[in-house]
Amino acid sequence: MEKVSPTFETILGENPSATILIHLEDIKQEGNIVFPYAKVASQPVSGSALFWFNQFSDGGVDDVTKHGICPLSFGEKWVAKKLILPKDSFLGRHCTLRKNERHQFPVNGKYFQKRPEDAHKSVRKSREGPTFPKGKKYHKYSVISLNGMTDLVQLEWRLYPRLKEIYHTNLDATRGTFRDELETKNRDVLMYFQNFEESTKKLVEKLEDLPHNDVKAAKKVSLNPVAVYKLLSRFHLYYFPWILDSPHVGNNIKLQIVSLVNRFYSITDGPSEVDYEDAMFIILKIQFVYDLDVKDVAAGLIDGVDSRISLNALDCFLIGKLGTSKKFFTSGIEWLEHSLYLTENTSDNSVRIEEVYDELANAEMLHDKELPQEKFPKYHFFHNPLSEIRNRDQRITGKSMMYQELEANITESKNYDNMLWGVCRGKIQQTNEQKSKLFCWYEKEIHSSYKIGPIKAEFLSIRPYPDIVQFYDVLSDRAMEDLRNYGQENSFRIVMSNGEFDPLKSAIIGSEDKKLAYLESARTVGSMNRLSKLKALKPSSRLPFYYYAYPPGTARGRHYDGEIPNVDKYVASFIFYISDVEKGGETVFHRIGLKVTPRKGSGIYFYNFHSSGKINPRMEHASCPIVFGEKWIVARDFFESEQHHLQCHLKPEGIYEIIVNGQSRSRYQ
Ligand SMILES: O=C(O)CCC(=O)C(=O)O
Ligand SMILES: [Fe+2]
Repeated sequence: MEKVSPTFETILGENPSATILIHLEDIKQEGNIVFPYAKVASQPVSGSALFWFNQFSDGGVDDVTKHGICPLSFGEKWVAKKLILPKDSFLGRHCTLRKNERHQFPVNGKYFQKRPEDAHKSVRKSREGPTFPKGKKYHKYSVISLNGMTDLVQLEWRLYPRLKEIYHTNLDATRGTFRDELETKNRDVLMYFQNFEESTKKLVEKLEDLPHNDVKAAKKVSLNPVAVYKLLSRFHLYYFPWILDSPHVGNNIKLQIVSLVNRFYSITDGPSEVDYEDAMFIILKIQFVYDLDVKDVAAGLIDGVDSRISLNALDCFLIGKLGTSKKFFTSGIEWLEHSLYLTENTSDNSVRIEEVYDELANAEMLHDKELPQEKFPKYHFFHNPLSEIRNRDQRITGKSMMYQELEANITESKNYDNMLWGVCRGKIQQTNEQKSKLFCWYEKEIHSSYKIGPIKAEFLSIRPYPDIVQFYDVLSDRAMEDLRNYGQENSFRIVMSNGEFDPLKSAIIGSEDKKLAYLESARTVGSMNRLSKLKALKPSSRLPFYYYAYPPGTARGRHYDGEIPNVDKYVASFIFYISDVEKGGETVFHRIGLKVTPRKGSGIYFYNFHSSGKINPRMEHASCPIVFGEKWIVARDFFESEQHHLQCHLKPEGIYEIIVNGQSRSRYQ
């Protein structure tokens, strides 16, 4: 008999609802029927039968039913098979099933309860519901929408006390074994309460009196990446299964919960599966980029700031599993190991130990299989196959390697991502000598519409000529509020991703200012022009004015503002910070070791090119991930082709220099 690779059951091109297979022969060792996705095999025992459903309740094919037969070295194997087609409609329970639900087997007439701790597995990837929106729209409760998480926090604050009331009222009205049964059926509701309370008690004053009408309080929670992850995980682990598994016949608590939730919330508003993954990846990304100990992050300490929420073994397990599934082995395995640590050494039993062991073993195997042959594989990988080194201390992650390599020769290093993270982490800085040359002054020749009088300016880098300046307090609070409101009303999602899971090349959101726009911008641009002391630097009418809002965990990868292929060049850039950031989110010019703290009301200005048209490599920049809080910027670039007047003052290889009160500083130094 030929070896058969696993396939789905089909008959005349149709996919049967269920299969009954009877073994007509005893065969030892060989000829097993194997379901590799379900990880089960059945040995042919004469007279025994197998029964399985091939489809979900909505007719979709269940991947887990792919199967095949192991080859026989000699002899024959006989089976009898009955395929049940959808038209046979033998499924009496059909009317009680929701879309995409897996059929269950009754045992002696009873259906098994799902283990609450397995709830994380019950929401399938292809479940009905929102898919991750691409392009210009995002759904209401997207993890990187501007207000989505704040709204979701408020929604949960409204739901929680009502859910508690439903639970206790129903339980108090029930007696004896009925009460026990009700309690057992709703263990997950109790776990939900515990999860919510644990992750909320330190964020609000009183759990009994949640400030659900206080947008500011909810916003604060939504700017905490751990709170956001926990919030999304509760929707994923509890609310979604409750809604999708409905109706809960005979279970008054769930019936009332689902009816209440459906009144306030529609599952199509998100958060989607991708949002949930984003929320996990955000934590992993912050931990990786800032080189934090998983143990600290899980205990609620993020780069010296208290997140006020701890992560349990299941959280660490899921974050680690996501990381390794995206081939981010170094951090992923760290998270899995911490999950194992919690499971083994504490009373935390939120995930089963065998499951963690399995996942770790899988991840290590996959790592070794995928490990590139290069001498210094990228930061996703350890340097050596893990099967060779069991001792964690000897694994040497990309992180530790990076400092060895960079310390060897910072200026010559071509590993710019490493350099960038080194600057975000504060491990790489300008030298003391470079810093000692920096200075600040008051720009006097300014007649900005926003501010009259001298403006404080500071060079952030002088090497050998001044190339980045920060102007302080150039926008009034009122102007910034208007800009933020405008950005907010007109925002859409921009995903800046190259499809890889590079931690610094992923999403931010933003908006493009088109019209109003220009009025607001014109004044700001006017102020930029004066500030740059090139009074005639012309803002382009062809270019929009960009707003970017970065929620926690988002970042911007390395780039030059410079070129739009075949069109033009942005000779200079102005970035205004229109919010402070609680933690993280600095603008980094990694090649010169510079990290700029976003200060509300200030702006930075720099030229991207030399006058010869060559890009100035020192001006490559990025944004570190936001850790806590939110970062808002308004950016504006200037087209080179519209600045003819500049050309005649410059030699072909000249530099565009930022001058101080009308005078060149490099000439006088
Ligand atoms: O957000 C930042 O700090 C940098 C933004 C930036 O580089 C840009 O808008 O081009
Ligand atoms: Fe930029």
